[in-house]
Amino acid sequence: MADVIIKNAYVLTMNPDAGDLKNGTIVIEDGKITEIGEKTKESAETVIDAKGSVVMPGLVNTHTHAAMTLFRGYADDLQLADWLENHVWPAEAQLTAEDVYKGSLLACLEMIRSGTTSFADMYFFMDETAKAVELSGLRASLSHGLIELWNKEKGETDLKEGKRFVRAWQGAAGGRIKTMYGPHAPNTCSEEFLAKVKEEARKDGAGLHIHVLETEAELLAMKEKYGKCSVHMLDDIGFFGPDVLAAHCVWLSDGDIEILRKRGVNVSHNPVSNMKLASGIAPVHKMLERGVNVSLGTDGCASNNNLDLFEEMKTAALLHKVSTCSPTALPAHQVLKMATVNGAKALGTETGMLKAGMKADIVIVDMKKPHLTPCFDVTSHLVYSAKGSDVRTTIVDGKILMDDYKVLVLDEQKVIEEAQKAAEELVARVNA
Ligand SMILES: CSC[C@H]1O[C@@H](n2cnc3c(O)ncnc32)[C@H](O)[C@@H]1O
Ligand SMILES: [Zn+2]
Repeated sequence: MADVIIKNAYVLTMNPDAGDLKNGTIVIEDGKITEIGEKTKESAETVIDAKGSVVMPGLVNTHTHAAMTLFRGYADDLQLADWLENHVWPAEAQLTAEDVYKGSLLACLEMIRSGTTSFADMYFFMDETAKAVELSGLRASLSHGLIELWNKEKGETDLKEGKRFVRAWQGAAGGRIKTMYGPHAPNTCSEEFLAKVKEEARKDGAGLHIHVLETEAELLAMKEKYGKCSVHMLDDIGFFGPDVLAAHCVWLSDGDIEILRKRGVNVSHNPVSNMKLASGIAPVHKMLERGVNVSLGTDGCASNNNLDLFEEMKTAALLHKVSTCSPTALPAHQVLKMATVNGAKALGTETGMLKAGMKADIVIVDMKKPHLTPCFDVTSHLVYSAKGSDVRTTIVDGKILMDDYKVLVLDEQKVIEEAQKAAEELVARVNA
């Protein structure tokens, strides 16, 4: 007998060989999809009737700082440098491990509720984020953030902790947790340090997660310091490869795009954060046209201010239409692919597509809603009309984390109350 069967579903497989199923069934056994089609096995321990819903791959958030949920709305309407140096970093200096645990749990809850099944994270006290991921049942690629800030000793200490974290958590939570190295950015870490981090990552077989060319200020600072931009500097030290996840990539030249393509770098596009911090518009249509793997991320909740990838998909689609004055830029299917297939490729997980043999990371979206009626085109609705709150069921590794809007893995009220209290106490410490 199967573990879970989802039946009577409109299935958006994201598998180009299969297409959508109008009345599909998905069979899940041992965390994997074992059968998918119009006619399959009928009996399972749990049978989910998905009539009136769309079943799709879980969304993949390829750039966030989960515990920053505690800073939601903390410092709005500022540019990146001012926001980081004068507001966020002073506040983060007061963070405790317990804060990060509570903020990360809140993030996991928000992601489960809005259909995100895996995410890539870079932050501090990462054991706590890993514990939250383990408890919540989500899948994640986690990295301890390394900020050298022209202080070699700090760089060494951060790198040591980064290595300890990589080794301690790689493959934990039944394989749901992967680890990466997280050098913050080319303008906060020196060339020598970045080369060293790359070397350590290579030794450990771990990936690298880094912010790249988020602002024009970074581009100008790099040109002044190195006589070249971040992408050229990173390429010259042999940093790039398919194991690299580069967040933002806003201020790219055509030559930079060619480097990213040639090296197989994975890009995380964060349109809401880039718009809110007024960083600029990433050349996403050009990157996609040239074959760069572009996925979607929210960034942290202090620059977004939520983790809703449905909102991110709509924003991406609209931003690139208006910025190119072309309504055909980033059509709905392409954006959905960024949030699923491309995200899974970036994190190296066997997810992002509903296909036999893939891990069962699946979400069910309730379509019986006023704002989703009528429905002529499911893909259009998921990108332009749906919200994270329309997700009714979330499944990761075959385990049901939320069943018909009820979160099964976390005490929702407790998570919210504890995060609220932690955030209030944290801000009181910052202001003391
Ligand atoms: C080294 S841990 C992560 C570090 O990054 C900060 N951060 C959050 N959002 C951004 C962003 O958009 N650009 C650069 N840095 C960002 C976060 O607050 C942590 O300090
Ligand atoms: Zn970030």
